[in-house]
Amino acid sequence: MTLRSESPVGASLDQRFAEAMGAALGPDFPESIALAVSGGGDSMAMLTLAHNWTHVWGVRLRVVTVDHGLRPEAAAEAQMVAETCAELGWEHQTLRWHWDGQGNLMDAARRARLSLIDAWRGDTRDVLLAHTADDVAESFLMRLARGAGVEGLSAMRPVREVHAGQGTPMRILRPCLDMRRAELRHYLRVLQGQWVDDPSNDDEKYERVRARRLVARLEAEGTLAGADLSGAAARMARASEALRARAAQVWGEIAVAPSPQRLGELICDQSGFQCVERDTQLRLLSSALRYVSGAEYPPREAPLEALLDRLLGGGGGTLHGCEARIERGCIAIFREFAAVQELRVPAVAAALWDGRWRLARDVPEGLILRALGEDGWAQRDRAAPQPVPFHAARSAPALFEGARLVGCDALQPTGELPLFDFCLFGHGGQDFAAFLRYGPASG
Ligand SMILES: Nc1ncnc2c1ncn2[C@@H]1O[C@H](COP(=O)(O)OP(=O)(O)OP(=O)(O)O)[C@@H](O)[C@H]1O
Repeated sequence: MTLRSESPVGASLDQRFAEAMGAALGPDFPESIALAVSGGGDSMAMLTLAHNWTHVWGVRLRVVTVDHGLRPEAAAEAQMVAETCAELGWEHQTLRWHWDGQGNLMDAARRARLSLIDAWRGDTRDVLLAHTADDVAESFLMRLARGAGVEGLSAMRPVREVHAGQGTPMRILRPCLDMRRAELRHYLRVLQGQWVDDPSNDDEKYERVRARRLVARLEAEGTLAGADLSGAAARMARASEALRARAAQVWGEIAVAPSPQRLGELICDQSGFQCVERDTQLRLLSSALRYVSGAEYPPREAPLEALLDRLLGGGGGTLHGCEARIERGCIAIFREFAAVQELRVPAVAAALWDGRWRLARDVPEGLILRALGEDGWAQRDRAAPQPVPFHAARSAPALFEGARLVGCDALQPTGELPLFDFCLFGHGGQDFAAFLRYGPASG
């Protein structure tokens, strides 16, 4: 069954959707793509658009709904999506999540959604989300209110690769990014499609809802067109990309190659860094902090500027779970001890510590993985040369049997087999070019 709309709006949305998919996928269409559909208007419209599009391209749709277990109606909404999929002839799966009460609920729900979908998708690489131009405009206003810079104000990207697990990376596609929410609702109405309005979309306790109302008011007054904000965000994304390219070039010139004992840190030439224009310095510092901490988001602008000023003045400081300081003519950025001090992981095969260090060797049972710390440092072989200074070594991963230090790469002589691999699942590749490729916060 193909759902047809004679409405000019609907027709042009089908065309825009096909163009967005063509641009994202290139010439090689996959056998299947996944769609994250909540049952809300945006994602139900995306489902309909994708359904119509597959009739031309023969791609199989796999639809997933996450029931966060937060609202009693969520099960019925997932059922509505399942029924629509059954009518259209597509596979549908509901995944369930239970909040452990940790962290910010909205943020935890979004992260959980992505990791559940990643675990569910199997060999399907591409996952479609129904973010719209309105979402971009709202995010722009919210970030502006927080004093974000070029990176933070950048629009979400239509294609983003996510290294969330150990399998093939998932690709998030956002084919509705240039569509307005009202257009999508109109499209569904014309086609008599179903959707449910989540009551939290009207709850002003959420910043996004307040931003949405503000955009609507400014649009109604004629002060602003919502598209202007998403256009500005798109221009910021282009500026950010130019800055990234410049930062990558500069990094290639000033980076100091890491010794095997200092993997996971970033070190560059201080005088080379000082000669670079400030925007590039900020971009380099921001990307470096994300690389070293593994943080999903870049640091905020104001503390970033303050840290840069301290570094340029010859001092250092901590930010975003990292410490930056001057070391013999270099700037070193390494993990802040306080950020990893409490992390303890049983040293089983391939155990992951701090989301980035993976145990690379088989070790006897009963050992614990944790930061070297002051007590571990005190157990080093004092006669051996110390390749890593104490301030950086103490946050490095180490193996302990009770209180006894068993091994730590930061204390190993060069040439010895490392105990740990440095991996950046989640947030980029393993080389400096990849860390510079980190996208904007919204990406
Ligand atoms: N519970 C969910 N299950 C599956 N996918 C979801 C879920 N919640 C959100 N998504 C996906 O993530 C996108 C962005 O999420 P967001 O919460 O911003 O949605 P929204 O603006 O309310 O959109 P919608 O109207 O489709 O719910 C959605 O459009 C949808 O593709």
